[in-house]
Amino acid sequence: MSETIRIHPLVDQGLKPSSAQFSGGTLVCHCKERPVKVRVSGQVAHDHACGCTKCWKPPGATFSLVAVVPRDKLEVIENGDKLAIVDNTAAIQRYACTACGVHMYGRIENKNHPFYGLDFVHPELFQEPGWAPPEFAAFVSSVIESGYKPERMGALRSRLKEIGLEPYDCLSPPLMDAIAAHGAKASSVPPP
Ligand SMILES: N[C@@H](CCC(=O)N[C@@H](CSCO)C(=O)NCC(=O)O)C(=O)O
Ligand SMILES: [Zn+2]
Ligand SMILES: [Zn+2]
Repeated sequence: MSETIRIHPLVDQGLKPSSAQFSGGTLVCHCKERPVKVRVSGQVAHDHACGCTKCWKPPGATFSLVAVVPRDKLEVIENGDKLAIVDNTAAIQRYACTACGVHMYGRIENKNHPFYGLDFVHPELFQEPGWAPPEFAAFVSSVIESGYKPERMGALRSRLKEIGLEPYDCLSPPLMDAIAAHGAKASSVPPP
């Protein structure tokens, strides 16, 4: 019998469409007492399933769900004293709840980074429905770094496609193009 392929509990039954009425909400960590709350005022962008080792995922998930919001649209509103940076050498400084381990947001402090100005969030933490669903799967090959068997990658990629998440081993082509364009601008490469 073939094994069930689990991507993430919120996409395994299919993608939920976004709501035109969604205008932001509150991200809440998993603590029963004094949960950390983060207010996001607006819809998320570039939501994706990420297979990298650094993004937070719930138990049993192979991928995280991660999206971006402008940093000025994000505010810690409750129990921010529980937050600590997971790795301050990483490009994305992820603020995790020190009690439950959930990552509440990731911030880029390097002004030269192509995504400076955007914060990374896990939309499944919204207490409200209607957030934009993931659009593609990123860093798919990276799941092997977390112990996923290389021989299962064909089936994993097929399942991602079946759900509607095109698999990429880095980010999607439009985002990779944006990163490259930022790099070209920074080094002032003249167009050919
Ligand atoms: N193979 C590595 C890849 C890690 C990685 O580069 N992750 C990306 C995507 S995170 C959300 O899209 C990244 O930009 N990381 C920067 C950072 O984490 O600071 C692995 O799996 O660890
Ligand atoms: Zn918590
Ligand atoms: Zn990631």
